[in-house]
Amino acid sequence: MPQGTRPAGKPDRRDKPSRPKQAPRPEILHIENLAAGGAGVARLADRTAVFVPGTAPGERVEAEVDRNTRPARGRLLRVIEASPDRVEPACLYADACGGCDFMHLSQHAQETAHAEIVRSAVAHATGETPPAIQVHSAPEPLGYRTRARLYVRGERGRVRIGYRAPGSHALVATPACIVLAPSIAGALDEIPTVLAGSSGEGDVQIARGAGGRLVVDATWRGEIAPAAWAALDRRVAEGAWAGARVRMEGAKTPAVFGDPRPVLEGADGAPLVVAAGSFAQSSDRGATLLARRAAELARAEVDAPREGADEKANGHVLELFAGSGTLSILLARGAASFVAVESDEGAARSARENLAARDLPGKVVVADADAYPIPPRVEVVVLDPPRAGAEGATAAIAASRVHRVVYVACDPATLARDLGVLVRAGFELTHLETVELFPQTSHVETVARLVRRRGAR
Ligand SMILES: C[S@@+](CC[C@H](N)C(=O)[O-])C[C@H]1O[C@@H](n2cnc3c(N)ncnc32)[C@H](O)[C@@H]1O
Repeated sequence: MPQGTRPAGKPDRRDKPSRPKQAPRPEILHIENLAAGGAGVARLADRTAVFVPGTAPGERVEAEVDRNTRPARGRLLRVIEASPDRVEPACLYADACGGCDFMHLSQHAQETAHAEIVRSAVAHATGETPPAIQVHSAPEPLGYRTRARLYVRGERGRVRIGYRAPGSHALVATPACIVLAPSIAGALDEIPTVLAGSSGEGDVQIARGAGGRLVVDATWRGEIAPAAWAALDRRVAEGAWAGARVRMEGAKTPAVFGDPRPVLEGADGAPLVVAAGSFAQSSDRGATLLARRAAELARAEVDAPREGADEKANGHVLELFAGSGTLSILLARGAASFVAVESDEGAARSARENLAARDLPGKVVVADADAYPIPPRVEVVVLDPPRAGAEGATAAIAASRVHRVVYVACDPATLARDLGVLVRAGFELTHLETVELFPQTSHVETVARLVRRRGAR
């Protein structure tokens, strides 16, 4: 058929008149629940769902509703009837910054909302009622972040630091941030001082490195002033910072000062080295809790672990998406054999270093975990994929003879999708736990344990 023609009578989407834009207008809404992503959900008279950030279930609010977006969005104008779960945000910058989108909720309400988001996603995707969710509270609800990504801008010689405003590139300058651990919070003062005179913008990751001192990993678009390079060098040479790495836009290799690798406190209490620029959990104590739960659930006996039981009885363990080994250092300890798979070479190198520092046996393979063939002797797979989930790995597990799976996830939607595949392949979801790794935010970490049903392979 020649381009541009179509069979007579068949409607062409281009013929459809586009719906006229409606000006946003105020509406009184009743918030029913909190959606993944943190916004409260209300329904308009015609049942259209509206997502209103900054609200709580049960509240009556006035919001400016924009029906032109999909889904419709509401901007909170005022709370008419507040939920008893509403609290005064502990941070002055909470509204403008948006990074802590659950700070208006009590800790209990945050935990309940997280668990409900996970429960409903998993129930929907698996078609089954999930087991009761065990909630692990945050070890520290504030001051917990031992690693953070900040946004820095230099204009007319003045350098400001903070976070990106929600859904935009605008800088929300935050001279203080109460979710940062005291050990890294000083970076909010120090980085603008060091970079003074620079122009442009950068994403800057901060963490603790060797000796508990600050490490800074920056990507910069623009110019860094000569005095700023000298100040960076001096900070590291004088030992105030353990290291820094700066990647200028377009440069092939970064400038490196000292040792820019973050050094976290591992789940066994010993230092855990992370490759600069590689994934690291946001809080040491949260990561410890997570690693302990994952290792506990990976054991053959979970509900009735015997005192002094043979750890090697945990069998042959495969860990996928292993990063620098946050979980590996506990998983390898209890395994007859241990293989970890990670695609980031730097992270894999750190994972090897972390295992070797503990005299733990195990192999770390640099490979795509979503295409990794599961060796036939593997009995347990532990996976902790990025937000996109693990479609390939899930399909491989479903087709394997693996007995049990521990799935660690930071995205309830992709977790639920993958659990649905495993349940349909004959696995039973025996444990579902939320770990409060990101208190004050709508983000939640989940750990799920699945066991292959008898006779399902
Ligand atoms: C959520 S992190 C978890 C890392 C580790 N469990 C931890 O707690 O530090 C996911 C990891 O998967 C790695 N990754 C992403 N895609 C991958 C792939 N296709 N194959 C293997 N690893 C991958 C990332 O580099 C990252 O280290």
